[in-house]
Amino acid sequence: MTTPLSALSNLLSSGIATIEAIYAKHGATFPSIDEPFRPGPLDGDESLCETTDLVIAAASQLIALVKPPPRTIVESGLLFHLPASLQVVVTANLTEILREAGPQGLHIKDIGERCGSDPQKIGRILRCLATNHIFREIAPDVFANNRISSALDTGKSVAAIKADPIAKHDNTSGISALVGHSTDEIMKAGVYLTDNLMDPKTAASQEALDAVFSRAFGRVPCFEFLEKPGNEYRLRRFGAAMHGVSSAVASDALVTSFDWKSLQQDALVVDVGGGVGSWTLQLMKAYPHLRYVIQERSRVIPDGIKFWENTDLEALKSGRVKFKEHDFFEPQPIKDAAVFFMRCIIHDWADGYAKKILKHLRASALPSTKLILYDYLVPYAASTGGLFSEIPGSQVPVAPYPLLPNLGSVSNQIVLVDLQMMVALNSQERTIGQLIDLVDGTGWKLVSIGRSSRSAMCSMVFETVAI
Ligand SMILES: C[S@@+](CC[C@H](N)C(=O)[O-])C[C@H]1O[C@@H](n2cnc3c(N)ncnc32)[C@H](O)[C@@H]1O
Repeated sequence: MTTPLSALSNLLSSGIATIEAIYAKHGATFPSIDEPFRPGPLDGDESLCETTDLVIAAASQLIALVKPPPRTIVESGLLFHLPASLQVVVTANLTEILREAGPQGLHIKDIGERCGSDPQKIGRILRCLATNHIFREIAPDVFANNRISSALDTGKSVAAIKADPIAKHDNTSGISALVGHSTDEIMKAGVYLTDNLMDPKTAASQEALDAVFSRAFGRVPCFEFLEKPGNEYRLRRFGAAMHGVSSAVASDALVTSFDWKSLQQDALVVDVGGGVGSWTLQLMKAYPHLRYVIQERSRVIPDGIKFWENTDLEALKSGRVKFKEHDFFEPQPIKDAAVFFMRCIIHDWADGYAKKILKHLRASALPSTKLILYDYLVPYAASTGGLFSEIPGSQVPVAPYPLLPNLGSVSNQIVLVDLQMMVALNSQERTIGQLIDLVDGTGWKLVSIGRSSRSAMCSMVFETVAI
């Protein structure tokens, strides 16, 4: 039998050959890590995405296999310096400073001067990152952006950022905002994870007020903290980060996993807790024959109206898209919805609260009403052995030997966001088993799951059952 080492090596070589063949077929070359990041025409290629995942899984498993375990575990314990360094990068505008310096890079004494910090210390931070393939040290003490660091670029000039720092992340990809949010308030809270889990008063709590976040920031839930005077920059950055996540995540699992076309002309889709409506916009573009109501808290609605005025004013004017104030912990006023849709809502709430939201929707549902949740579905690191196979879409392709069933680090984004939710809100992303347990007794039944290799998010479709 092939050893794990050579099986991983085979996966790598066949995967790399496939990737190069796909690029060659399109007359393109694989992007250099030294060039700035730009979305490419092949980014959405299904077969490229699938092969890339296998290569990532094989490469990281190979490292886990060959690296001496004491080195792996000791380095893992030190890895918090990476996000701490990234926070410096984002706060000191280092990506933008190096973009303005151009491909010849900048010496640390100039970087220090331009960002207003100590050149030697900034240099050590950049070297740590360059050693991890984020930035390049192109000559001793001279750094430049590379493909990975440039993904943090807001695209704005340093002068413009300094002139209006609070607006730094407005109208950007949101990646820098997301990294800023994760490495600032969430990382600062995350160091209290053990304290929270080992304290009997907080260990099993489902309250946002008892989340790890509260321990760090003085018994205040994350969202309330962000809305406090003095946190205006953080709040605006959080908004930009969430919008960025929406635009970065491929929406095809949402758009294709349910037969939206089968809904009658003018059928009503309710985007519950829809934010400014960025996901309704995706649906609206694909299915303009439907009507949409975005339900939100009152303070979000003016931003939502501004968003639609800039993106699809006609939809607002014609009434095809409407905003309605609604608290999803109160009874649902809309009784004729074809679909209740929620993206990234249920993951904000621990089971007790999530069940309340689901029950209110069920109480106002017609027998034909569908509930669609668009969220991460946490893949088990173990094989499910055919469990849940009666639900279409529940089975993921079997990972080739000797890869982990969830392809290991390919699933990092999901398991890390799951912990992010625990730290911030005492909430969670869910496995299929946890999702089935969650809806038990709410009057909803999971009937199918839509996936796409281009996005880690899934579309989970529920139908009504007798309560
Ligand atoms: C993570 S965001 C998701 C927004 C949107 N669904 C999206 O995917 O872009 C959670 C949203 O829930 C809204 N929200 C929080 N509590 C709410 C409540 N009790 N009733 C209605 N909306 C609420 C927030 O205002 C926020 O816009």
